Amino acid sequence: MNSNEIKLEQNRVNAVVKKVNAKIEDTSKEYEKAKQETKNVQTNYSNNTSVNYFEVDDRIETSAELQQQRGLVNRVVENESIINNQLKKLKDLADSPYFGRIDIKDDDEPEIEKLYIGTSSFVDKNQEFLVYDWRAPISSIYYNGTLGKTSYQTPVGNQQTELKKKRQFSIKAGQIKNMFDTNETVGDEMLQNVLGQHNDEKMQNIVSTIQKEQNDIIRDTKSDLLIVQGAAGSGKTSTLLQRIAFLLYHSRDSLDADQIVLFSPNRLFARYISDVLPSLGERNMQQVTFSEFVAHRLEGLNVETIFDKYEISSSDHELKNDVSEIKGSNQFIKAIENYCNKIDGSEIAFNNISLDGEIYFSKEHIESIYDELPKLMQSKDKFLQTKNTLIKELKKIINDSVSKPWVDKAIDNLNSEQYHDLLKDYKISMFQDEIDERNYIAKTIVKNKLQKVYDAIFNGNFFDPYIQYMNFLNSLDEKIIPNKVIKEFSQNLEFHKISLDDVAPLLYLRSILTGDGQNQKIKYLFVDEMQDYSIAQLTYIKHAFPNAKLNLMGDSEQALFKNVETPEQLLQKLNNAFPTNHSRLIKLNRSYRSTYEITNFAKSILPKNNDIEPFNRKGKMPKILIRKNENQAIDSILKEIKSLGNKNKAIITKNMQEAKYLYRHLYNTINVTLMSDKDRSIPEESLIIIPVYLAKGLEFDSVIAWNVSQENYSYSNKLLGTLYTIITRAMHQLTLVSIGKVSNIISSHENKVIIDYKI
Ligand SMILES: Nc1ncnc2c1ncn2[C@@H]1O[C@H](COP(=O)(O)OP(=O)(O)OP(=O)(O)O)[C@@H](O)[C@H]1O
Repeated sequence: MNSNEIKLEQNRVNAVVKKVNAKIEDTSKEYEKAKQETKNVQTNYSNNTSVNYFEVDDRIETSAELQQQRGLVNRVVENESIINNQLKKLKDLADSPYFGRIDIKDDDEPEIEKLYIGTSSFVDKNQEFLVYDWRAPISSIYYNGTLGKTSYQTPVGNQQTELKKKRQFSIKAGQIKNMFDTNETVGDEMLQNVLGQHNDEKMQNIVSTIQKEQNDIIRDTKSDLLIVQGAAGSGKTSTLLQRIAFLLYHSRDSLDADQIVLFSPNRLFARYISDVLPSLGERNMQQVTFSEFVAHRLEGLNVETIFDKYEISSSDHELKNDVSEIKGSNQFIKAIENYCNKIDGSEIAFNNISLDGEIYFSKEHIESIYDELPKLMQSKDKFLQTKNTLIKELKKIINDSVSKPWVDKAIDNLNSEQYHDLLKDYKISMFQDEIDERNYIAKTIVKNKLQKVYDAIFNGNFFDPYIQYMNFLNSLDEKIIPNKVIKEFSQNLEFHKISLDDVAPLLYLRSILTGDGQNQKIKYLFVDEMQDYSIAQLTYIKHAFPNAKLNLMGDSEQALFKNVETPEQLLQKLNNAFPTNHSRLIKLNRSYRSTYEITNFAKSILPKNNDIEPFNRKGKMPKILIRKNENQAIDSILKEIKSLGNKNKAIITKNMQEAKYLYRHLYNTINVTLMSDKDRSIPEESLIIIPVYLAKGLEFDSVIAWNVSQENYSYSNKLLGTLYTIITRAMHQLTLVSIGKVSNIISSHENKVIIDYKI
């Protein structure tokens, strides 16, 4: 690039930054004003809340006024946060106003137009776009188009144009550090720069280097079901987050961050990705782990977590997964649907509704209400109608009880304070006469007593989903679900426990029958690491958010403690389970996280014919340290760690048991932290020890894989995904330690590693 061209571009950067800085100044003043206004309104609000609360009669007025005040507080706080966000965006722009330029010429325009693309748009006082947001329709040319004729989607259809030039910039603190023209979608040179850097402990946005196939995923607005199968480190999570930012921009008026839910593998991961959307000026979506999601719906039960399950699976030498596989399968889900469609009232596990030993509604009575409803009505509608009828009947019971002697007695025993409390917001003057007043008090007493009965009806406690699920299991062929499995379920329940395998089928059954637990508001549902979910779990999640478009991202080859499927097998299974009109499947084969050497080694341990393409970033060869016993292995790890410096590094183990063992042997000698599923963040500047299931989705500058021996990783196919996941967490350096003979998953690929053999 000639120096004159660089000078011209730098001049433009200077001019834009100047205008951005001027806008920052104006916006800062606006922000100060907004802050002051919030303060004033809040002071006013707190002064007002302290008045009138002792005068019972004034309560109603006070609460209406308070609501109005609260609304005002919310509005000024929101206004302040909008301006604060604008300010943040502007500050980012002042540092680095854009990363790309496209020169385009439309057929009907005589002039070539130069457009600059950045993380958000910037318009000057004359309404001229000095920077276009990366998500604007026209910006897609930057990511998709090669020079020549091209097109882009606009709200009114496809627009043709000609791409004359594509230029990439790296700008920091208002200075162009690097710039070049390219015909590639987004040139590798830029990527080399970004990927060669060290891990920041938090995921970064990738707007300036989004690749073409990633861009297809990000900008998809048509699919109801979008499945992304991508190699380790191919940018699934990054793309997912950019996609959310895109959707929020694209549907600004109709989509809110709270209408998007992401199922993430664990809390560490949730924190790890939490900076990406705010860095693009967007609010984070809701995040939840599957365990949290179901535990919330099964309150009172101790739900087995995925981590409990991994711990058992990783040390279980038989790995008896058969029942687990059945309960997670599409066939099992179909069996539940059939069962629910067929059963009538007499087969539904109704419960009596009782209080203090007295039955208010017997299960026979509830069954008769249910059975009287039209045969063709869906079960969930029958449940709703039954609930409504029971509530009506309860109201009648309340009315009839008002004149019962026990109520008279209760009124007589009230002291004046209790009496006043029962009156609540009512004023004595509101009653016609004393009888009216007494009736009101009597009704309140009865209502209070029967509140628990009302709650039981409202919460659907007249139905026992556990018995129903057990009945369903019993209805299946003993060869599919042996009796001992049902017994185990029942015994677990006695101890208030439920295994993870039963959770999704049970909740699904409960929801089909009763209509409970569906959230209609959510519009987009994202599941990261989809390979760790059974079809039953995914079906239940989809069912729980009936109006959401489903986005599944994962890698069949990173399956933990179970057989690795080929991407085709996994995709086939998903397609069978979720037939939709607008489904789309995209594969990401290019892997960006690790050096060429690490990716090549990781690729070699997978079944042949995998499509993984290592990104050509050179680094050190991975190393295997083969040692005679654990003491020698630990000594070698200590030496290795010293050579790795202070950067972000992790020892990854198969399970928590191994992680604890290592921690006990290291914590006296070096600064090391043992990570558990309770942790929310990774400490900076410390070596961590982490079991593989908590390292899902994370990445480290250097990884040490603990004990990859044949003894520890002998059930090759079932532990292949586990080992592959560990290896692919490393960005720059990978060391494997083996006590004794190396696992045969690795040993036939020893030409891809340096072997350090000390036996
Ligand atoms: N287009 C891109 N430009 C720059 N960096 C990228 C790009 N795509 C991915 N990366 C980087 O590659 C690394 C891996 O990305 P990410 O974690 O999204 O991959 P993944 O497919 O979800 O990985 P895994 O399944 O192994 O957890 C990250 O450091 C990310 O920033």
